[in-house]
Amino acid sequence: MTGEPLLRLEGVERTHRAADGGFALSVPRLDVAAGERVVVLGPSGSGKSTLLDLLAFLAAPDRAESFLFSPDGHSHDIAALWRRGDRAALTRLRAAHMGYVLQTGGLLPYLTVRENLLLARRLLGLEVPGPADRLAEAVGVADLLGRRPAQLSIGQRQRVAVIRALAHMPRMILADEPTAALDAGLGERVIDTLVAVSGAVGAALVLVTHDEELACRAQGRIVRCQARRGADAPGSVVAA
Ligand SMILES: Nc1ncnc2c1ncn2[C@@H]1O[C@H](COP(=O)(O)OP(=O)(O)OP(=O)(O)O)[C@@H](O)[C@H]1O
Repeated sequence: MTGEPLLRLEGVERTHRAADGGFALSVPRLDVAAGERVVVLGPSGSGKSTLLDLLAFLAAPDRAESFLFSPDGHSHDIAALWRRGDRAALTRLRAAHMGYVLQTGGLLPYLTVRENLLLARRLLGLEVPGPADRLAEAVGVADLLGRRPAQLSIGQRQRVAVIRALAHMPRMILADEPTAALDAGLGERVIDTLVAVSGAVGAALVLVTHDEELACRAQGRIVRCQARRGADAPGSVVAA
């Protein structure tokens, strides 16, 4: 092992330029330890999705003193990969070690639940089914594996989306407002599922929400996106 946290950001910034001055997100320092639960909290427009895109290597930082990802005993220099424009390496790291739970669920409509669960494993060349059946059992959707997403309730779809993000046993799960489309009761169940299942497989969880109650329920370390003081253009600072 490297002794490094799973993810380390220091002096990382990303700016959205726009005619009205745009927006700048600044991350002075953010570490995510292996298996740790982190909740990113902030109001609408405070930069939560911008932060998640940075953490998922989907968007390039404009500045990064240090940006390291250590999922496999090696420390990968994400800032250097972006500088070199090595998107293939960034995509490989993301596919192998990260699971992403989208607001909308993001299931492919023409595949069965089972095929949706197996897709990431197949794309990575891993043997199937792997833990997919066990995960489906754990969240109560084992009876629904032969159905297509349209034949599920929204809550069932969200539970499938959560375990789909885990079926290739990633080291880190990123979840962007995974309860946005759900009523309060279902939202709580999705959070409970995310916490339980990521805990069971030992994956770190980074959960983004604007909802303080759901943030408390997840019982993670709170990281806030908060407005920068005295700055000339709008922006946020990420503060643990
Ligand atoms: N491509 C872009 N170009 C210009 N500005 C952008 C772009 N994407 C986002 N922004 C701005 O950056 C700021 C942060 O957006 P972001 O989506 O990260 O916030 P958020 O906290 O996730 O919001 P929400 O909770 O509403 O999803 C907003 O002011 C937004 O208008």
